[in-house]
Parts: sequence; structure tokens; C-alpha cells
Amino acid sequence: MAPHPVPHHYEFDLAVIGAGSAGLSAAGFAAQMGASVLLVDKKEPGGDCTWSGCVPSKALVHLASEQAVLGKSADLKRIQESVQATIRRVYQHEDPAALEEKGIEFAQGEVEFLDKYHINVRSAEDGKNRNVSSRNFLVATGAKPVYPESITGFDAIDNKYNYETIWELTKLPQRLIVVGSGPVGCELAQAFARLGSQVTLVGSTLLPRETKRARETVLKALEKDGISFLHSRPAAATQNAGGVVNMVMSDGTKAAGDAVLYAVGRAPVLPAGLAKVVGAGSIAEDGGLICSDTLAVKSCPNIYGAGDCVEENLQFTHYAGYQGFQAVRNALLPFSSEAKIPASVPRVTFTDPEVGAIGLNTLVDAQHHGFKSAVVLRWSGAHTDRAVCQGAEDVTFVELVVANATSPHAKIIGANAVGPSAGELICELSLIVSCGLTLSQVSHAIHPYPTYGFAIQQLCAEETTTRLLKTNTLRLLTAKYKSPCCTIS
Ligand SMILES: Cc1cc2nc3c(=O)[nH]c(=O)nc-3n(C[C@H](O)[C@H](O)[C@H](O)COP(=O)(O)OP(=O)(O)OC[C@H]3O[C@@H](n4cnc5c(N)ncnc54)[C@H](O)[C@@H]3O)c2cc1C
Ligand SMILES: NC(=O)c1ccc[n+]([C@@H]2O[C@H](COP(=O)([O-])OP(=O)(O)OC[C@H]3O[C@@H](n4cnc5c(N)ncnc54)[C@H](O)[C@@H]3O)[C@@H](O)[C@H]2O)c1
Repeated sequence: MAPHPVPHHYEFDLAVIGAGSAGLSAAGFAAQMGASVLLVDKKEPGGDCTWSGCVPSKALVHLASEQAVLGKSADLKRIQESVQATIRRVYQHEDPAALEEKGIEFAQGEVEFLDKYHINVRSAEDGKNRNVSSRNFLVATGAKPVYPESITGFDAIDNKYNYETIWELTKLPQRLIVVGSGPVGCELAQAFARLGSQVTLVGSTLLPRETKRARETVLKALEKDGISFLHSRPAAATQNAGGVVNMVMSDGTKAAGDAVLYAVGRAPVLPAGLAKVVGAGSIAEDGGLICSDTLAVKSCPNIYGAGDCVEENLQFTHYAGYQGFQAVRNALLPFSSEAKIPASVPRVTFTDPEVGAIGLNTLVDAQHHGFKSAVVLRWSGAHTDRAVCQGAEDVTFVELVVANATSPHAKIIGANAVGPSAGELICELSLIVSCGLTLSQVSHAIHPYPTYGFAIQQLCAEETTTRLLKTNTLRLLTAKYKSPCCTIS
């Protein structure tokens, strides 16, 4: 292909490749600023979150919890129709017409990089090629399911699914083996168990990012839903003439299933031609794009990356969206701001109970970041009246990681929450951590009773009062109450 000269005039201020969580947020912000923006995706806009990730999985989790109440097996075809209807309701706000209304030009086609200022878009409709020039590019091409290469014989299994294909399954498998016990594996394993499948979940650690207490709580809940958790890894798989899959784990344990769902992680995807343009040094071992703290690629500073396609990134919709926004801010406005902030990214796994965390949520994390005297404060479900009223006290707790614990300015630097509404709690805890609020400040914010959030204020108030009463001034002021005449005999 003939080299493309550096253009004097660019068709677009910004071309965004990938219309998922990162790309949609980026294109929206650029258009809001009045920049000319082209958004390209090989599929319909929405990305993993809308079509195969957050939206279908959370719809399924919800439908499965309703099914569990009925106590009988689900009609999976009807459930899948309902999931697809939910996807459509979300999609209506991001379809090409909605994008156009926001001032975003959308093109459906596969992108290939030609040089640092040009891409080729091969139209999904008619296969025609369009050469596009842009001053800046944002690569937001997401990730794809990792395939479990290490399982001998896995290629020959017909009835295997991943998070992209599981939405096509319309007959509920009587027995389902779920390989991988991260967020995808745990959420979907519990949903299928509640729909009526007999689920075997296989993984070395359940929710490896979470604390031991959180993991143990979720494990008990999964077992209550009838899931067998095999603390192992599959070594080999075979399928018999009847379609039954037999799996042998590395520790010799066995499982049989009528279908297998593998959820062993997601690997970055990049457009063709990009590696050649940015150089091999800008592509990481995991296949992701290596970006600076401002999300620009060092070798081509007009090319930015955001979301799951960035090397070793946290793979969440909210983080992808945040990075899309920040990349545009850095590309189109003067000065720049940091957009790689893993310690401030909250996460929630939507099992029942939900599990969430934000910031430096363990002592090890806190100490590693120089907070040597940090402590963990815990509020139990038994003292959370809302949890007691809902019979959820055994699966509820809040933990706050507090720095400068003995000072009046003791600050909350991280938190964990487990319980039916932990996802909502994490929103408040995220605000507390990102604003650097102290225990005392939170204790003064009156929370409504009986909410799960009330636990946060109670915990802060109890700790603040206990500490206050230990100060010399308060000891003097309260001394009279400790005189013997006041003791009740
Ligand atoms: C089952 C599941 C459940 C999840 N649940 C949650 C959740 O509850 N909360 C949460 O925060 N996160 C969740 N996630 C993660 C979340 O979906 C992702 O982190 C998020 O979608 C990443 O957004 P992105 O913009 O980086 O990539 P994507 O949304 O994947 O978008 C990338 C887009 O780029 C397009 N593309 C790729 N290559 C090209 C090319 N060459 N040319 C043109 N277009 C291209 C793709 O078609 C795609 O539309 C879940 C993921 C899964 C799998
Ligand atoms: N609620 C949410 O926010 C949510 C939900 C789903 C997914 N996600 C995101 O999507 C990403 C992908 O999720 P995921 O659960 O697929 O990946 P993951 O990487 O989080 O977990 C996969 C698990 O599978 C294990 N594993 C790998 N190979 C295996 C094998 N051969 N056999 C058994 N276990 C094996 C890994 O050790 C790991 O524990 C995550 O990073 C997560 O952030 C988020």
C-alpha cells in the first residue's frame, strides 16, 4: 500500500474505534465539545456491556432470582427472550439514530490502521473500503473470551459456551459445568442454578480479587443454591455419544455435564495494522495496548487507548467509560490528566449476596501503599437491622480500612461490602474514599434507618465516639459519671 502523507486537513478531530463503553463515552464527550467525531464499530454500537456482558448477565441474574422463588425449572427460551428485550431497551439509547442526535457520525465496519493519521473502514453493509483521516484516534476495541487451551480434548466438545454464545442457549442444561470462578463464572453459575440447572463450578479460587471473608460468604450462598464448587482446574474433557461431557480435574476429581460454560478471563483485542503503526514495543504480552498515564501511546501521541483493550487494565464498564472521557479530555483540550487510577476503581460482583470493594480494601494493600498503622473496622449483618428484617444478616457486612486510625482525622481509604445491596453501598463508599472523608465527617452525615447504608454511619459514629471518649478532655468531662454513687447495684 502506498504511504499516506501527513494531511494538512483532517476529516475528523477524533476517530473512535470501538463503540462499547469506552468508545461511546468518548465520542459523546467529543461531540459535546463540538469536535468532529467519527465512531466506528464492526458490529452495532454497545459493545460487550450491552450485547454479551453486563446487561444480559444482570437481566439473567434478576430473572433467575424470580425463578428461584417459584421453585421450578425455567423455560430458558422465554428467559432468553426476556434478556434480549432488556438488551433492546438499553440499546435504544445508543443506536445509530441516538448517536446522530448527539452529533456523532457512526460507521459500521471493520477498522484497519494504515498509518498514524489514516484508517481504512471496511463497511459491514457492502464491503466497500473508506479511507478516513483524523488528527487523533482513540482505540477502544475491548476484549474477547480467553479459551482454556490447557484442557486436553476441549476442542472436541460441541456443547461448550462462553459469555458471547451462552445467550443463544435455549434449552436449560440439566447439568452445567462452569469453568472459571471469577465474576463471570460466579454470576452465571448462580443464575443457572436458580433457573434449575445442577451446576458444578470449577476454579482454583472463588472471586480471587475479594477478601477471604467475602469469598467464604459467597461460597456458602452458592452452595445453598445447590452449586458444587470444585477447588481445582480441569485437566481433560471428553464427550460421549449422548453429548454428555465428562471432565477430569487436575486433582483427580470428576464432573459430568450436559453443557460447559467457560469463563476464564478476557484478552484485549486490537485493530489490524495498529501494531505496525505504533511499533511492537507498544503492544504488551497480554496483547493489550501500552499507554502512558494520560492514555496516549508513547510512540504515536495522537493515538490513545481506553477500556479493556489497554494492557492489564481493570475490565469494568465504569472504568472504560471514565477512561474514554479522560482520553478525549487529554486529546482535545490543553494540559492533561491522569487516567490510570486502579486504586480508585470500585467493583461489584452481582451474585446474591453482592460483593463490592473500593480503594485499598485490605490491610496488605494499605500497608503496601505506606499506610503502616491502618486498621480494618467491621460492622456485622447482625447489627444491621435492615439485614435482620430481611433475614440476610449471615450474608451481610461492611468493612472500612482506616488510615491514621488513632488521629481525629482518621481517614477511610478503602472498603468492602457484602450483602443484598452491596452494589449500592459501594457507590457511597466510593464517594467517601474519593473525597477523602474522615470517620468523624461520615458519622455526622445522618443516614435513614433502616437502610444498609445506615451501617456505614453507625460504624463511623461508634468508632469516632469510642476514640473521642479516650481523649484526656473527654475523660475529665465524663469522670463524674464513673463515680461509685452512679453505679447501679
Ligand atoms: C458476562 C460479563 C458481565 C460483565 N458484567 C459487568 C458488570 O456488571 N459491570 C461492569 O462494570 N463490567 C462488567 N463486565 C465488563 C464490561 O462488559 C467491559 O469491561 C466493558 O464492556 C469494556 O468496554 P470497552 O469499551 O473497553 O470494550 P467493548 O464494550 O467490548 O467494546 C469494544 C468494541 O470494539 C469493537 N471492535 C473491536 N475491534 C474492532 C475493529 N477492528 N473495528 C471496529 N470495531 C471493532 C467491538 O465490536 C466492540 O463493540 C462484564 C463482562 C462480561 C463478559
Ligand atoms: N460485575 C462485574 O463487574 C463483572 C462481571 C463479569 C465480568 N467482569 C469483568 O470481566 C473480566 C473477565 O471476567 P472473568 O470472570 O471471565 O475473568 P477473571 O479473570 O476475573 O476470572 C477468571 C478465573 O478463571 C480462572 N481460570 C483461568 N484458567 C482456568 C482454567 N483453565 N480452569 C479453571 N479456572 C481457570 C482464573 O484463575 C480466574 O480466577 C473481569 O476482569 C471482570 O472485571 C466484571
